[in-house]
Amino acid sequence: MTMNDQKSFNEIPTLDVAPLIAGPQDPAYSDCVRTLADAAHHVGFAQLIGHGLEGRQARLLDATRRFFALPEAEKMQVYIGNSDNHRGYVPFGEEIMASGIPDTKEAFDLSLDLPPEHPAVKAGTPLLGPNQWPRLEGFRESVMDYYDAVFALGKVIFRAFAVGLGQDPELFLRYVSTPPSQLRLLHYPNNEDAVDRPGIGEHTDYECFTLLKPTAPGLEVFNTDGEWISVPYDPDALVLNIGDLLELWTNGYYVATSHRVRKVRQERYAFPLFFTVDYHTEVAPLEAFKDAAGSDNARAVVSGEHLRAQTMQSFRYMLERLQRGEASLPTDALPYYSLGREAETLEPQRSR
Ligand SMILES: O=C(O)CCC(=O)C(=O)O
Ligand SMILES: [Fe+2]
Repeated sequence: MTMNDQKSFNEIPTLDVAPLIAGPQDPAYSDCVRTLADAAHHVGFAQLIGHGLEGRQARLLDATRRFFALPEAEKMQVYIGNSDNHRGYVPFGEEIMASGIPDTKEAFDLSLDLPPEHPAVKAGTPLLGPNQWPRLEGFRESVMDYYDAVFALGKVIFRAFAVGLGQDPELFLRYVSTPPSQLRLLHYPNNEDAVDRPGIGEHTDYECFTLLKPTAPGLEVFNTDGEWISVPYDPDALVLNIGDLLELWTNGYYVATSHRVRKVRQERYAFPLFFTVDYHTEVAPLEAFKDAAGSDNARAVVSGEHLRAQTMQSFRYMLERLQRGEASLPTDALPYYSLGREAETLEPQRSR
């Protein structure tokens, strides 16, 4: 399998995923898988239409607007630093960029809502456990309804990714039982003075892939010619991109493309679901994608440890726990920010 035959790209392909949702018996399934796999290989990004999530997205946006409009003190009641499993409100300035320039955003982070008595939580698996919920009528229902639906779509996409690699369709889904796949509700407020400040600096996503619903333009992608190109805003599209783990798993065949959010004047919301696999999953290049030299096993990571290590180095409350000796970094973690196409060409700039 050759890794270096990526074409240069100047636009992001659009793909109707209805045949993927319908399943392999759909006459268009195979073509759709091919288009998806080509996009993952050459671009690392695609715009997905035909996903059917529009109604849930509208309810999610309404709930999100109401949450961020709450007084700061109320939002801080569900502060992420209160959580043992990284859930809750992320105020401005909480996320620290390697470059030192703060992102202009606040967030609410959640994932699978597992009760303390769930076996994986009882076993102490990091990043798993309950969400924190604000007292806000209908918020939890609208948010979890979207989470469940976008998670289900993620499974459909993950299966298609395996088929597109010529692998067993269930290859990746075998590792999707209670993954710490995070949904973020991001709010970039209206800011007329936002000149020369990033909304989010350049980065790759840490997980397998991301399904993102933005509410306005701003997202830019780093192409093979080293230029930043805009992802045109399509209100009907979910933006898909490959993350670090799927790049590692395919030894770079699917590429984790660097992206950023342009400085924002206009108020903007964005809802990324970072789809990943169960915490203890070992990720290393698949047999069919290994380098001839055979040095790949050295690059194996435990998926959850990679995610946790990257997160721990970018959230203020986590760094404080590290400093106080209440937490420690995973021992086999890769250095902060070492995967993804841009890592070879650009200086690291930020946390996510
Ligand atoms: O706000 C966006 O559109 C993208 C956000 C993003 O790239 C991220 O949170 O990883
Ligand atoms: Fe991202």
